[in-house]
Amino acid sequence: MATDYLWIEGIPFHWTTIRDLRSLRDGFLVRDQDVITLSYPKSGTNWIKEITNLIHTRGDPSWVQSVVSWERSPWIETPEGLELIEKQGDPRSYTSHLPVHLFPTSLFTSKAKVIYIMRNPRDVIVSGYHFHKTLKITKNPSSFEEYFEWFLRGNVPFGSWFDHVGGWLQMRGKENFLFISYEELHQDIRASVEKISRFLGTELNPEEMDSVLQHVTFQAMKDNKMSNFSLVPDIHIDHSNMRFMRKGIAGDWKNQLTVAQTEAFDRVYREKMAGLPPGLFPWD
Ligand SMILES: Nc1ncnc2c1ncn2[C@@H]1O[C@H](COP(=O)(O)O)[C@@H](OP(=O)(O)O)[C@H]1O
Ligand SMILES: CCc1ccc(OS(=O)(=O)O)cc1
Repeated sequence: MATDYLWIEGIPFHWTTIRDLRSLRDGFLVRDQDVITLSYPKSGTNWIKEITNLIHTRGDPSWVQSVVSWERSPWIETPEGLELIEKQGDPRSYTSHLPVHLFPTSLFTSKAKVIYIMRNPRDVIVSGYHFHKTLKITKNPSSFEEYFEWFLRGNVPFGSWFDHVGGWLQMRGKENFLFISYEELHQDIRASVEKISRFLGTELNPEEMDSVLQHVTFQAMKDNKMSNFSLVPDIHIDHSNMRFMRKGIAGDWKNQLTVAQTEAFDRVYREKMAGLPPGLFPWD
């Protein structure tokens, strides 16, 4: 198991992260045709990747069933991911958990399409705890209580949820950014896929739409070894202890957080999110 994070500019990262994030930020050229999935970890990133990949193939599942998800939409912040992105033809598809101030600055003058997925941070904590305790590429929490404290202090991979979401939300209103929530996907997956495909400029016919919907259910992704993380190399994850497609529900935090933790979380949440307008999040 790894013993500590890789710290860059005061933010903890997995040790698979590119050491020189500043060169990535200043040197990587985002193209207008790029489709980028952005998120804070455990927010439904892989769900969005599956949806955008299936929209790209107009519902044909052969790509998502034959290529692992991290090669279909690689992580820009890992050396292996970056290498794959640089070999992709247009339109490129990639993913990132980077906070806004570390993302390649060329994005902000490009027309690249960005989908930022958000999730109730209480559920992000629970999902993150179960995932991060199995990761060999980061510091592992010894208990939920410990992970909860780390999360509130931003001492988890990719830093503070509050800074990440607050930072990227500054881009709201830009026509090449779509902000969507895990809860919205749950509430109405058909309307969500329609919204995403419209945003990407791909009109799907009813059969294509039905096929996308069929392959992005929790069960379909859980059964797809290209999407369920079972093929992540053993050096990254303790597979004996890991279920990436764990529960896939909204509101699991109610089964895990104590009353005291809920109150402590709410105090920090109110303080950190005070500057944002009401009504932005479905969980409020
Ligand atoms: N098709 C789907 N439907 C519902 N939840 C999904 C999903 N695909 C992935 N997830 C959930 O998204 C979370 C992982 O997020 P990310 O992709 O950002 O790492 C996990 O949450 P849980 O741990 O709560 O089950 C996982 O189960
Ligand atoms: C592909 C290996 C992988 C991907 C994502 C991981 O974690 S996180 O989403 O960045 O928290 C870990 C391993």
